[in-house]
Amino acid sequence: MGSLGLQLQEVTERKALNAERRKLQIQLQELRGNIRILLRVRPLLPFFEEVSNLIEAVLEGYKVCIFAYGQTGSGKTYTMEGPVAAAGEAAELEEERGIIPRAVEKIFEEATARKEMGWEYNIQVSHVEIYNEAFRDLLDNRYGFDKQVVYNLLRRANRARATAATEGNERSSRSHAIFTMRVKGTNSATQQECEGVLNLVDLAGAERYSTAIPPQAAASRQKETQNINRSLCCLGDVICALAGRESHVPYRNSKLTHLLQPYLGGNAKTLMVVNVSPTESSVQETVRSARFAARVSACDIGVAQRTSKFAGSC
Ligand SMILES: Nc1ncnc2c1ncn2[C@@H]1O[C@H](COP(=O)(O)OP(=O)(O)OP(=O)(O)O)[C@@H](O)[C@H]1O
Repeated sequence: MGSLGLQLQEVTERKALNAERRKLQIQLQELRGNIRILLRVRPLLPFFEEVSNLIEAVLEGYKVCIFAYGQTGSGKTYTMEGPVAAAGEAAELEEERGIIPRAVEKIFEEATARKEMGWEYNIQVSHVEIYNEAFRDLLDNRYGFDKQVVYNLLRRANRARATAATEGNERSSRSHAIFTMRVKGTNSATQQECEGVLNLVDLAGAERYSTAIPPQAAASRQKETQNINRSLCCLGDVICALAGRESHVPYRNSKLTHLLQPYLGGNAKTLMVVNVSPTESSVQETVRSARFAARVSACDIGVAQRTSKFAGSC
């Protein structure tokens, strides 16, 4: 047989093999039936465990500050709050809840558990945003709080927050939002008192100026963007000054750093969650965020002290 004949035979055999494979695949599918189930187990995420330990520290009288940092659309609000639930979706989204609702739950759980040891806690909540360098209260009351009330207040605060569509996020937060829980504990049996504070900060996302904004909105959006970028820059300057152990730390250069002064300069436990976007076009911003994170992690701000009236564990 010539080489042409051999090639023809190979092609015929390959075709027959493919036809046989396809026939077996069809038989296998028929054996499996028309409804098939794929079980997908997500990897175990230790994320909230880290946060959980910090939240316990609040009840022991420590100041704790957790930031979400990253470019616009990278998932900061998702990290802090979780997905926005449509009506009837709450149960399905339970697993996806963000740090704020989980933290609220954890604080109330721990406070209840510590009752056995004689502890009573008074919990105060505030939620403010810094929009264009001005404070705005996202809650308009200060009632005595239980968990349900806090959840409702959070929902209301989220709706009140300044948002706009950006190139990276159709519902972009245009402000820094700071959710604070002040937890004051008294133990009548041991005469101990302690006061812890938890700050959960959803920073506005750094963004480059966009030409895609309609002209009527351009001026106000540019002002927002300038204020966001400037205040994030001030946060960077404060971190730099702390890292370099400089004698002057420029806390007063922005409302954000001024407000967070007690939580940045030592005496507090701080966690920064750096969010990055999965898109290739975001690489530059991702590198910038990673550099910022490296600068923050290089800061040695000393050992946090708890606020407690008497020595001994709260
Ligand atoms: N882990 C995630 N899983 C699924 N969707 C996510 C996740 N993180 C973010 N998203 C989605 O990506 C979009 C942008 O997220 P998000 O609003 O949290 O970004 P952001 O960093 O807060 O942005 P901005 O600074 O503009 O406010 C949203 O639609 C959000 O639901």
